Amino acid sequence: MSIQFIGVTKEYKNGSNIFLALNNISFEAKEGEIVAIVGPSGSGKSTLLNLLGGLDRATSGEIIFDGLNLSALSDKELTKYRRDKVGFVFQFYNLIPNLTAYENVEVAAELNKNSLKIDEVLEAVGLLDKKDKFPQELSGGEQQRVSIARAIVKSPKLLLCDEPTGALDYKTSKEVLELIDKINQIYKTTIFIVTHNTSIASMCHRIIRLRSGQIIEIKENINRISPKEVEW
Ligand SMILES: Nc1ncnc2c1ncn2[C@@H]1O[C@H](COP(=O)(O)OP(=O)(O)OP(=O)(O)O)[C@@H](O)[C@H]1O
Repeated sequence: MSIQFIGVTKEYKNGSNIFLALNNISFEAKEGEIVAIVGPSGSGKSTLLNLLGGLDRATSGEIIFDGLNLSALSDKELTKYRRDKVGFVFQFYNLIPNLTAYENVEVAAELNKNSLKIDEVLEAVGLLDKKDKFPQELSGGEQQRVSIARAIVKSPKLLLCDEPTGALDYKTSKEVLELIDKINQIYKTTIFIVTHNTSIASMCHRIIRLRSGQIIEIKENINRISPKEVEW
């Protein structure tokens, strides 16, 4: 399995103005990789992630994931792809406030018949002892762990993280990065991380650098370091 973007363009129309958020980008990533998407604000990072996650559609070009051509899927098929194959983690956790940690993960598990056991996933993210706490009773790092548990409980092939440490302090960020690395190792999940922070890219297998909607560098990171060593 691999992920391929072939000549992908995403336009946003605003009246008669057309804005090219992604301009004819092509790349390939392999199954089981952690891929960093880096670049300045407005360079198209989230747009790329949203297209890969089936949250939005490319204007032209093809996105191939696990043998599926996302551009050719019907809306119904694209929804099924998103539900079965993709987990999302965002900067601001997006947990349901009146549900416990366990229940937040359970909601996601119920949507998929191949879900992992909720306790197993909470154990993997180190939160089994806090499973009955509500989001407001948890720290930012713990809330992000719940959101990671919620994303992986359906055993997705692809985990998409948009600025996963953006709201966290240095120490907690490192813990979350270690967790992302552990998930990659245990579940062999392919992971994309969008980040402003170029240091985070140093723990990734592949780095894609965007500027103004174009890829200016793709690098296989042969000197990849462990998240414990990431410094910024
Ligand atoms: N729905 C939309 N309508 C119009 N323009 C959009 C829309 N979504 C994004 N854009 C524009 O597309 C460009 C790329 O946005 P995108 O969110 O992908 O950038 P980014 O690299 O993720 O930025 P940031 O790091 O600030 O989150 C930006 O200039 C943005 O204003």
